[in-house]
Amino acid sequence: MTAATPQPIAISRHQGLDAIELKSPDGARATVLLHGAHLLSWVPAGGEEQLYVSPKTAYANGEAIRGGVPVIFPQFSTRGPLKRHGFARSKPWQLVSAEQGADDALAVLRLTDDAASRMFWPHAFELELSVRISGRELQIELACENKGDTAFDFTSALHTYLRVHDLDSSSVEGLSGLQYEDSAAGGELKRQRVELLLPGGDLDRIYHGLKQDLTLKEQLINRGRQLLIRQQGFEDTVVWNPGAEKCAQLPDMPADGYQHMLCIEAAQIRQPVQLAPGESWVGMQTLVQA
Ligand SMILES: O=P(O)(O)OC[C@H]1O[C@@H](O)[C@H](O)[C@@H](O)[C@@H]1O
Repeated sequence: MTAATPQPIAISRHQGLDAIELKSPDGARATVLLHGAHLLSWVPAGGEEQLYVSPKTAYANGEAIRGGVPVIFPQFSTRGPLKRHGFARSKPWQLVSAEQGADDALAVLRLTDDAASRMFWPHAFELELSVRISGRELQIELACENKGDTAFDFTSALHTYLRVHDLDSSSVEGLSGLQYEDSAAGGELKRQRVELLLPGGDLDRIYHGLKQDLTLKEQLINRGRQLLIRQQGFEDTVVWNPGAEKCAQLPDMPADGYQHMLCIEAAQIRQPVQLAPGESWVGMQTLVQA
């Protein structure tokens, strides 16, 4: 067998659920659950954990996980008749493939409609989530194909919970000049005037038309941290942190959990994706530890 032959990765168990433990030859690691195609952990080569997962989250079929990267489909938030953030994040997905390559590791998972999904959302669809890690980079790709004979539309997000050591020493660069919908202020439309977003308090914004990569920066006592965030296919970016008061009301978050996370979500919300029969859509979020 040559070094270039991809090595299959078997399903293991994590928190009582089926999981894929990705490891690339350079030492990068990630854990993906079949439940929700949920990316739970990403450790870049030579780095530390980049995702936040609440120590109080449930790990159970039918329930959403608080942290990691929930896949939001076919409805973002309460913008439609379905339960909040749709059903994809709380359903079991199928494993298509998982393997370690010569310089990366890749898992592909699939969700298709079934009798239960058609009761709420009467459409034939195929969703595929691909998670690829290599060195200091993570790529998450979500693809949707209309497998039916009528058109449908959907909203979606990769609801990435980034881990921060301390929210108060974090900032986000790259949003300057963009218009955003301030969901924490009843959906009022505003414009980002300042260069750096200093997340603090109750923050729930949908930015539109990102023009450059974002950088999450953290000034720690003895070093700085930078994480580059790129999106393709998705036209919106959600920045969310519940702040102290709302966090205290979330039963699956510790009271101080908001200080250790910031969601930066690659999303498609304002303009739902419309797919005619046979059409496909692809969106991607890439994270690179600088
Ligand atoms: O508690 P949930 O359903 O996981 O949602 C968390 C948050 O998700 C964000 O994407 C929304 O903008 C917030 O409004 C919402 O509160």
